[in-house]
Amino acid sequence: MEERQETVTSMPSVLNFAQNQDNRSIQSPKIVCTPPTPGIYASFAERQAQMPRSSPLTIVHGDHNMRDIDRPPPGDIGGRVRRASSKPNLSHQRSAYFEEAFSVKDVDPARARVRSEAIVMADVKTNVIIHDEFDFITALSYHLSTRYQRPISSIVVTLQHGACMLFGGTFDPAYVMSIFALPSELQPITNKRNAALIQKHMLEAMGVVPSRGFLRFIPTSEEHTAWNGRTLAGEMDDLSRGPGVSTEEALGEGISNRTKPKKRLSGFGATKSAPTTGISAEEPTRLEQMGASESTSQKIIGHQRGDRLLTPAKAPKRSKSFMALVFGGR
Ligand SMILES: O=C(O)c1cc2cc(O)c(O)cc2[nH]1
Repeated sequence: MEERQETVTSMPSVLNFAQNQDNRSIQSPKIVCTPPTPGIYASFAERQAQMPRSSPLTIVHGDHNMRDIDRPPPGDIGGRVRRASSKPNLSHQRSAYFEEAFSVKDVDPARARVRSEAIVMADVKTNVIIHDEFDFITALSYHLSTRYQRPISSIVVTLQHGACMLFGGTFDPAYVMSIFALPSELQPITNKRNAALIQKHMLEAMGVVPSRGFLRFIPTSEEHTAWNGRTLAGEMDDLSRGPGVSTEEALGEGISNRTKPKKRLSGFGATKSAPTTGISAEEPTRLEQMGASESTSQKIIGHQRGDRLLTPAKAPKRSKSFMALVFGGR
């Protein structure tokens, strides 16, 4: 089957919107996509995408009428009908109540700290080609670190760009983002605020309007997230048990670097992980090899080498290097 490659470099409708309130320039989105080839191999989604738009649109699946679409698809500007509510404040009151009722308040400061440093992960997929992917991913990491009030070493961002994406029936620039975090971080009111702020960030970073972005906030409990061979729940249990007894030891499955009295060493590059991965903590990262800006590469390499907190106010004092300790260097 012949593949048609089409590069869309300007999207007037998008670029009109890609203007920041303070008139800062916004990267013009570039998308590369293979539009559906009309013909017998077209999938259901492809055929659906080619259907002429009339309102209301009736989707016929097999012999059955599935449903009428009585509102515009994501990205359609205008025509969005808001339903008047007879009790405007009820849902707000209800979510505020649930947010309060189910918020996790740790009285134990050690547990509170673990929680405040739990990983927040964002998976981004977009049909836009992002040329400065390091800048983009770094900026998004810092944005999320502010939004979720945790060190940059607790943020994970993955980026898949130049993806073929049909978003609301068009191939115009768009993105989807899934954010995984503890349920306490993803309460309704927090999500409302973060949705607006994260989508504003995405508009500034890649020029895609909020109506062409879809966010999913995915609460992931302590039991369902793990790092370095241990769930967050496991780490919390270890804290409750006190120093010296880790989950693996309690289960009789000691991991070699876990046999000593436990001191919390969270952070992806923490030296505890070196024996398991077999990667030297002093090896240059890809960022260094790619010649990323010094500030960025230092920040990221800093935490690869075991510095947990990168925010200047919290950055721990660097300890003497191994070489300095062995050879008495200053
Ligand atoms: O064992 C730890 O230090 C540990 C496990 C774990 C799991 C998790 O999902 C986190 O976000 C942090 C974390 N630390």
